[in-house]
Amino acid sequence: MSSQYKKINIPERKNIVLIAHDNKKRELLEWAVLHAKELAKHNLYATGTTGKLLERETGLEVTCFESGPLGGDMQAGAYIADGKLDLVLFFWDPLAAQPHDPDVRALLRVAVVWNVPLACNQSSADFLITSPYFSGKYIKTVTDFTVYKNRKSP
Ligand SMILES: O=C(CO)COP(=O)(O)O
Repeated sequence: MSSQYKKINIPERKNIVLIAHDNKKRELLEWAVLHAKELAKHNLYATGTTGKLLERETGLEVTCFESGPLGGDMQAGAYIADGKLDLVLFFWDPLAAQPHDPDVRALLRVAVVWNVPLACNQSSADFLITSPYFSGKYIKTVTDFTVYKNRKSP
């Protein structure tokens, strides 16, 4: 691959954020309970309410951001921009309007910018968690934004 890209080493123990909108929380919680043993091998983050429920139902330790509508999605997005999150599990609700829809879209967008694995529903989460990369090392390719950052501004 050309020098427009660079490699980032993702370690075995990953920083994972879990988020679910209200109508999807039960689905994410049941999924997390089922996969608690695997999730325990990683550092877990979550938006406020999702995180509290995850801790209660799985017994796993979770670092909680603010609740989503209060800025939690943006905090997760900032972590991604800083290279502090390796994987996003975000069960968002396609059938309910969210007051913080711009934040949700920003989070999804920045995850794509940094080529962060992103599961937005349970079957995608199943595919990710059963991948050898989930608990193994992975070398990620991201766009090298040096050219963009050094561009001449008009
Ligand atoms: O709204 C959310 C994500 O957009 C989730 O936030 P909570 O986990 O605080 O409910």
